Amino acid sequence: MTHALVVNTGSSSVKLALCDTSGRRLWQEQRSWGLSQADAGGQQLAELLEQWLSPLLAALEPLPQLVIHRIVHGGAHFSAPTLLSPQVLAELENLVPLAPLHNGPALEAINWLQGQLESQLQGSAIQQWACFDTAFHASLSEAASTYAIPASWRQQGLRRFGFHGLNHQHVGETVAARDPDIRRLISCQLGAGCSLCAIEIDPQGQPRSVDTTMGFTPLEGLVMASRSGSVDPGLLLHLMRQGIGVSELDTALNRQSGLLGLSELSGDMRELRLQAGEGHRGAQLAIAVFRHRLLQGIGAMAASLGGVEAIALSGGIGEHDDALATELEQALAWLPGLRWLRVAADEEGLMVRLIAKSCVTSRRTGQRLA
Ligand SMILES: Nc1ncnc2c1ncn2[C@@H]1O[C@H](COP(=O)(O)OP(=O)(O)O)[C@@H](O)[C@H]1O
Ligand SMILES: CC(=O)OP(=O)(O)O
Ligand SMILES: [Mg+2]
Repeated sequence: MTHALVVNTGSSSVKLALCDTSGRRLWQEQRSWGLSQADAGGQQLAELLEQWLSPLLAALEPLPQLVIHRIVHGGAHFSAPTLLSPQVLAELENLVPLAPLHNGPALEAINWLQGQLESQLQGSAIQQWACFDTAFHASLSEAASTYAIPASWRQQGLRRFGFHGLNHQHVGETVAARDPDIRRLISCQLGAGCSLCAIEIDPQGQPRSVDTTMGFTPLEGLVMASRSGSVDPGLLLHLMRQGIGVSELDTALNRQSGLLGLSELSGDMRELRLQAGEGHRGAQLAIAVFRHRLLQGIGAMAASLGGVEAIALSGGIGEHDDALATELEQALAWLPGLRWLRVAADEEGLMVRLIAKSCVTSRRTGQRLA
């Protein structure tokens, strides 16, 4: 493997990077889409890929034969980087309803790229790989991954998976390299989707997920751009008794809630900060609920770790919202000796390193890679 095209299809942005085997970026670009485009008429992914990626690919010399995709939900089967085959793609198709803002668009990008690259690289083998957001959380204990629901449901595989694992792992590795004394870390991934991860770092600097706020789907936990985060299941029962349909419920909780639903204005924290400053009640409420839930979650993660030495902020809000960082530091001043760090999200770099490691392992076991 010399270099790889990395595709990160998030709920509000698509990030592309051309990386070498160490994960170093040779080139990168990103575009907003989906949720963030909802007010502007909702650009479809197919249209974005056609307008943006087609000319980019045409200009790349040589064209990469290795493409790595971030897949948010790997379900119970996929906990290691996986070469995409028709059989794997069929299995991933079944997971689309469990991550409706992510898995479907990622599969669309995979199919689109397969077609494009095959026509441009006639006869050459193209490999597309998937790395999973769920994989890092495979280390969750039984207590942390189990819902208190009937045995027959648990036997069907209804459990907590956790997401954003690629970035939480990257944050854990980065913090371990920066400060080898940190053993207990809370990683705050605050972008369009938001989640926390309680991370233990071993003496060799390896991070391990101990707890996390997302669960069976990326809807549980914190308030997000357009996702509700956790709500009382009794509230959903109440709505169902009133006759709400599945797809209406899905749309409301995934696309019309969170910062957007609270503010009735926007799911973008930049806009909300601006409008809250001008006295917009909805924007003020959205920020207050977001912050309240975040503090609650940080408390829960600290309890799962039995103490915490550092909190790392990552993702668009985590990296750039200075007001939030200040508010959190003030609100958690009672936690002694806490270190605050900001870590730039880098799912793409981590994915390349994971695949490079897989290449070495596969060569040992006789499999050939690009
Ligand atoms: N300067 C900023 N202040 C506050 N929020 C910001 C700032 N810059 C970006 N954001 C927030 O980050 C969000 C996007 O985060 P990002 O991590 O890039 O998204 P994704 O989850 O799609 O990867 C935006 O919706 C916006 O709310
Ligand atoms: C899992 C998830 O919510 O991802 P993103 O923040 O990229 O939407
Ligand atoms: Mg992201």
